[in-house]
Amino acid sequence: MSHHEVRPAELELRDVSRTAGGREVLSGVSLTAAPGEVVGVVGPNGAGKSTLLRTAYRYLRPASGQVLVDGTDVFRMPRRVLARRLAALPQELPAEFELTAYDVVEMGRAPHRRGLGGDRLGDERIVTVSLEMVEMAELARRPFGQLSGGEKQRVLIARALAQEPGVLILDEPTNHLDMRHQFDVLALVRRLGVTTLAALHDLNLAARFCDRMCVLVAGGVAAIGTPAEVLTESLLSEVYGVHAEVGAHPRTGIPTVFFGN
Ligand SMILES: Nc1ncnc2c1ncn2[C@@H]1O[C@H](COP(=O)(O)OP(=O)(O)OP(=O)(O)O)[C@@H](O)[C@H]1O
Repeated sequence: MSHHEVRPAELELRDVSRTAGGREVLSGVSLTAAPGEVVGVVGPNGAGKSTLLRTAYRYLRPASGQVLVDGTDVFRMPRRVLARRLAALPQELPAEFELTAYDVVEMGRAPHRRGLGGDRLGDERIVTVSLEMVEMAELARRPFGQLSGGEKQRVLIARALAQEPGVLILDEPTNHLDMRHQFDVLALVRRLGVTTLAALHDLNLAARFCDRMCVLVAGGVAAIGTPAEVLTESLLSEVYGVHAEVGAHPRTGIPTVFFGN
């Protein structure tokens, strides 16, 4: 289906804690994503979702605990070796004003390049296919800085895909995306079969695309399980302080939140 080589890895966060500004923002979070599993991280603003993801892609070092990819501590892996197994979509859009969309996606091939030359044609094909996957091939030559928020987001997703990772860490991947692209990007991630940890705010999208959802509250795991296990009216009321009904989607039967406030 895709031209991407996918060898999904196991991602394990083991008792991860992290302090910021003199406060514990993650306290003993443990979470394992099996190879090929899509795990959504949800929870209120400030719960620690981005902090958790940043430790998972080795941008932040946990105060204690470990992040393991296929059983190896990411802090013991050379950066380049990790970049061949794990790719991330950070929350902030970088300002790459000089580079074209194509150039940005090509950066994803850097960890795979060996010495001079390398497999240029193979790299070009993967970059092109990655752009096609997010429907950005037509805008490949446009300067990244001139793209709309949603177009930039899709280019950065393509860059992560071009890395051919075993694990994808996505911090609010549907940010800036319209309804159809939100759906398409998550459907693409599902189809690829890459182990995925994604912070999502939209509970209905999370329920539709995640195997399991992890609910973070004040830096700790409040609940973890399948969408049906996690999305209950009492949890929504406790965690978000909203009154909402949970029903089943009329066609798919997937749990769906109806806000009632
Ligand atoms: N460098 C820092 N210094 C002080 N506090 C910080 C720092 N970084 C993060 N925090 C705090 O840690 C908590 C968790 O932040 P984080 O960005 O991980 O939350 P989040 O769940 O991703 O939130 P959102 O849904 O709003 O994106 C917040 O209360 C935030 O203010």
